[in-house]
Amino acid sequence: MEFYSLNKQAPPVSFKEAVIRGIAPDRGLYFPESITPLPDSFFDRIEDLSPTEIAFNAIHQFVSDDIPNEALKNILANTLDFEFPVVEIEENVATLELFHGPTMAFKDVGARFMAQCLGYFSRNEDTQVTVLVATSGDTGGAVANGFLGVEGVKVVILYPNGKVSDIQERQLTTLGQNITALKVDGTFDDCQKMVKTAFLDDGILEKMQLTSANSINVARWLPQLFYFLFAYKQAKAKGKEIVFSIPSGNFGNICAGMVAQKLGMPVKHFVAATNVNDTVPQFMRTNTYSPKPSTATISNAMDVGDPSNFVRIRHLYDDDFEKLKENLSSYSFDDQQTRAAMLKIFKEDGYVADPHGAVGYLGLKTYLEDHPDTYGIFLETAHPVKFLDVVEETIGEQVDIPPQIQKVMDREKKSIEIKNYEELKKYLLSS
Ligand SMILES: N[C@@H](CCOP(=O)(O)O)C(=O)O
Repeated sequence: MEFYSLNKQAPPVSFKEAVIRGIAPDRGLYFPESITPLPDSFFDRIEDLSPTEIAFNAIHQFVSDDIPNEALKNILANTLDFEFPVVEIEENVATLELFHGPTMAFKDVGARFMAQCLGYFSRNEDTQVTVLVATSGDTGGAVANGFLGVEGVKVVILYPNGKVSDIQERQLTTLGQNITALKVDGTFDDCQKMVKTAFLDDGILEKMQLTSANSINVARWLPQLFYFLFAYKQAKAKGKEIVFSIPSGNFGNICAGMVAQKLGMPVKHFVAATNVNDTVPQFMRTNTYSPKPSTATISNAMDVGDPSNFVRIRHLYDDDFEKLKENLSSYSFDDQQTRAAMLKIFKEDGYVADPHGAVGYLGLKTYLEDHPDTYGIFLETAHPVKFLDVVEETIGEQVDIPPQIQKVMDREKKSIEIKNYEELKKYLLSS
């Protein structure tokens, strides 16, 4: 399997090279040359398969022979050693909980998978890889955790000062070892732009091997399709058509769900639910893609004004917007609506949703108004404890702190402040 650049100005590469490069030399995102549907028998007997078996069947065609089958199965077993339950909270409304991993966010899946792939590729080599990553909240912690102590890999995380939650900041600034956090005077989009600029900077590239652990990297992006299959396995017995509502920021998660659909998973429709950073809902209304500076919200991991992966979604639909609209609806909600939804879900359903999950819930309910005969699943992308102040203040109850989070509460936060790209470059070249 080869991966080509969506900018079409760079040569195709293997899975291994796409993972090591992160982004193509022409600044395009890598995309698989083909997506071959899995046989019907896979979906007919999916309930008999373990998470590792499901994931292996799904990812094998993309990894090809770059990682031998047994090693790939080991990587998958280590990646997926926690639960992905679908919890029904109302009739025909369920949530897929993606927060049972070490950093309590969906990013754990992609980060752990990618860290192990990179570890495998660099196992016999002396060269050092620098993983550069931008975060609006959850990616940073998951990448720090997934890559901690991986031989030959140094991780540099850029995050926007004052725009991530306290627990998110602790998760990405307290681990030390091969992980460094850079606190950026700006927004997530500024961080993402700096990362992408570094990938084109010959002055940096001639000194170090850089890669990205954002969902622009295929090894971070593609494994996110696994849990859509796990959800399908659990909801299949309902005998209804399934709609997924995905709280969306950088749009890698929903795009991975669409790859699962291309693999043959039956899905009636996708909903991309955003906060007021509504570049995609606006695009769906106007057919015009106008990125804008991001606005800070209580669902901060989705504070993205120029989502990297939307280009992959457009490509999946050959830029045919009418075809895309048949499969995707997109709605945006402000903080007031988000808080009202959190309170309603708590009072009426007895369920504590985090702000991102609440946005997903709102998107789902909007779609279900006109499509009541479907089974709706919204993704709970992170545990409510990661947004402790907002959640406790909104529902008026205390949230217990799980052991994974307790671990980082007393550690000292350490980060380096940077203001612009020049300071990032200076740091990279001096470290
Ligand atoms: N929501 C993200 C932003 C980066 O997204 P990614 O999936 O491309 O890493 C975050 O929490 O950092």
